[in-house]
Amino acid sequence: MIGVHTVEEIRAAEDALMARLPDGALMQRAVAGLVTVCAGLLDGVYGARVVVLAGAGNNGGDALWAGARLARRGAHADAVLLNPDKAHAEGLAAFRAAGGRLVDLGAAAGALAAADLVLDGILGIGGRGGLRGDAAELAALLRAGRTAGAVVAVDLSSGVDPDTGETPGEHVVADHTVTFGTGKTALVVDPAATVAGVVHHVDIGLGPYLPSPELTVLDDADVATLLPDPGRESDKYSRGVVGVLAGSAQFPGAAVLAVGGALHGGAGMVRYAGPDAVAVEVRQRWPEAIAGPSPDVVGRVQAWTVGSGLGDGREDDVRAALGAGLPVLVDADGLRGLPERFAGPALLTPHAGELARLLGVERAEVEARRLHHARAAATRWNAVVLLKGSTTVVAAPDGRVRVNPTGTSALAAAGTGDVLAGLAGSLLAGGLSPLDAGSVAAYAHGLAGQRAAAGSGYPSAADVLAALPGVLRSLRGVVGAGAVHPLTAE
Ligand SMILES: NC(=O)C1=CN([C@@H]2O[C@H](COP(=O)(O)OP(=O)(O)OC[C@H]3O[C@@H](n4cnc5c(N)ncnc54)[C@H](OP(=O)(O)O)[C@@H]3O)[C@@H](O)[C@H]2O)[C@@H](O)CC1
Ligand SMILES: [K+]
Repeated sequence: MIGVHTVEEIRAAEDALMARLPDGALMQRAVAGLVTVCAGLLDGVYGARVVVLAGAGNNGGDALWAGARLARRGAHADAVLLNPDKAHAEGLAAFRAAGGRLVDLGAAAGALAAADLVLDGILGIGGRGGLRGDAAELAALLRAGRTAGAVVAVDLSSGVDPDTGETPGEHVVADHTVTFGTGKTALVVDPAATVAGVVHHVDIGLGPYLPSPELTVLDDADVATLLPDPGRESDKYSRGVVGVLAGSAQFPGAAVLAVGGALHGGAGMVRYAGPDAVAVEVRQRWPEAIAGPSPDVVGRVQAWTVGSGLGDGREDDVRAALGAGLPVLVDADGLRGLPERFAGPALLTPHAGELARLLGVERAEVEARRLHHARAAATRWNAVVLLKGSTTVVAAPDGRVRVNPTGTSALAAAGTGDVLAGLAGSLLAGGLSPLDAGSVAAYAHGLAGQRAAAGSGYPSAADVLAALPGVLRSLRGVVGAGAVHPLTAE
């Protein structure tokens, strides 16, 4: 699991750790990690052309120290100082002593064009708002591809907002980011995450001084641990029965895909509620599904998945499913029938357009501030909100957030959301909390998208669905291979 911390938490941890270390030791740890990554990216350090962009703070200090170390190993290092009077004194002295040259802003474009590697040390966690003045011009040059070299952001891309993942103005677009101590929201939440490139974490010893993180990124082992354990003694009821209220004459495929997602998610049984004509299609594809015309009569379930491809005119059914006092997943058309606030466990799965409609804001506004709006909706409806799209964010009303790391553009295809809804509903029925169900479903769904894309390039929702059982088997295997976990008892 990767934990993400706020600037305030990082500063407090740095202060506590620095009090126990000699002056400058922490920066040297950061620089050592930074230099290792840079050296690995270069085709030999000796003779490589490195350009350091250094702002006035410690971020610029990191970059100058790294430039100095690379220069000592034979690199041609140039530095552009954004604020020469306030440049990091020790870093600058080390850079010059190592043979590094200062380049004025007028010559910066030429140096960037010839660079093999550009170190972006303009701003780190002390940055607020987009880049201004000369810094903005340099970032624009990089963004326009005016260097052939790899752009390596120090700690984070200069100009992005560390704590929100927003890009309020001009910013650096990096190929790699070398980040120190812990994760930052800007490295995992879009739009900023996209401009981080490949993220390399450098441990500088902050761990013991950091609080438990509110925002996390799960990995395979976390997901394997969270997946419901079918267990030897389980029967179809103990594995959970999920009700699926989805699909319509216009969108029968949504019902087929949601029921498929639910069956693959480990539910012992799926009860489908919908019109006969759709139920026939569902049962042709999934003979094991039970079908009935409405939530009231289809039989007992442990959780409901409501809304995918439902169309209009099913408001009574939506009310019945949402009012049953069971855990619910609400997707797509179901989102138009939300209660004032949820009293029980609820997971909402809007995309940006749907969330924009719910909150009465523009879609672009949601895209620009994904974390903010997901959190706002979670608080407003007292529900976990899984905001789909680039870097899916799962926000709980208690403030916890999980950001999904497995997303892929391969999932941008009609019907993949229906599969996700069925899968997450199935996990709810299996006993997972909405936060766990949403984040585990997003993770497995993303992996299924990647696996399907590896097979067919542009996978359909049916391809993603077909990849799910293999993905879930592999994930369970992650724990099976370990020593101590209940799943290994199977
Ligand atoms: N603490 C430690 O031991 C360690 C810290 N480490 C490193 O330190 C970094 C944090 O350093 P930091 O706190 O000095 O802040 P930093 O990000 O360099 O920027 C501050 C400067 O930027 C300026 N500025 C602000 N916004 C701006 C804008 N939009 N456009 C233009 N300028 C803007 C602001 O000027 P001001 O607005 O105040 O006049 C100020 O001069 C951290 O990310 C990591 O890399 C590591 O070495 C590990 C050990
Ligand atoms: K930076």
